[in-house]
Amino acid sequence: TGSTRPQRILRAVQKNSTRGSPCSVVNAIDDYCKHKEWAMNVGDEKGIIVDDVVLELKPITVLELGTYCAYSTVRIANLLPPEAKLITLEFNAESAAIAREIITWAGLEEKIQLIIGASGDWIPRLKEEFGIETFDLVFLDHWKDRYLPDTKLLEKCGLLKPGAVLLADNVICPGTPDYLDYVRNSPRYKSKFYRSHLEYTQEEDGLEHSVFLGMAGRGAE
Ligand SMILES: O=C(NC/C=C/[C@H]1O[C@@H](n2ccc(=O)cc2)[C@H](O)[C@@H]1O)c1cc([N+](=O)[O-])cc(O)c1O
Ligand SMILES: [Mg+2]
Repeated sequence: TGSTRPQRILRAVQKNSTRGSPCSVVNAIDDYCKHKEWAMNVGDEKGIIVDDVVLELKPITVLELGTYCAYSTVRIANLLPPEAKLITLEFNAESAAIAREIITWAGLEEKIQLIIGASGDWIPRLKEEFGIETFDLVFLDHWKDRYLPDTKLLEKCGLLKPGAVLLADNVICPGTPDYLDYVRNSPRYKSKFYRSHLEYTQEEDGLEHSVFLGMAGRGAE
């Protein structure tokens, strides 16, 4: 019974990063996944685009769908204003346990609420159970066939206000065609594509940045 990939990533973090230093945690994971073992983190190349979006938007409430090993969780939370909060949903209990360790190692447990469960079950409960009004930023990086249904669910639950940003990973590889079609053609969104590469590879990939304009689709004229 060998170790799992998330366990090996945690070990690399504990070995090659400094407690309380989110940057060193991010660098340790990138080094491990670049030189030792690929893993589905958003990675350093797309990560710079994520950083720029966060620094520009200065979101106060962030939702991440798909924690995995908390690479993007730590990367994003590290750049948030002091009073900001990030909620991250993880379906797999083993990944969540590793993610929790990495979040704590990075010293970001105050900013991050990790919830174990399915996005479809939890999104309708966030207002009630966590006193969330709306999200300023949603980072989609979970199962690719859930991006579209979860976006529609966020709309239906009134969790997006005009100006909210959806930032979606992997819109080219593995690809999220139904989601892309929706955000690029719906009057409810102003969408743009940030071309990049699949983490730690030369494969084409990119992030879709979609600004919610409101349900009437009028939003900012
Ligand atoms: O498949 C990919 N991501 C799926 C991620 C899924 C993660 O989201 C969680 N979740 C959390 C909540 C849910 O409701 C459902 C799942 C799952 O438990 C898992 O931890 C992927 C694949 C490649 N790739 O090159 O093949 C590259 C990437 O960057 C990727 O993100
Ligand atoms: Mg991804």
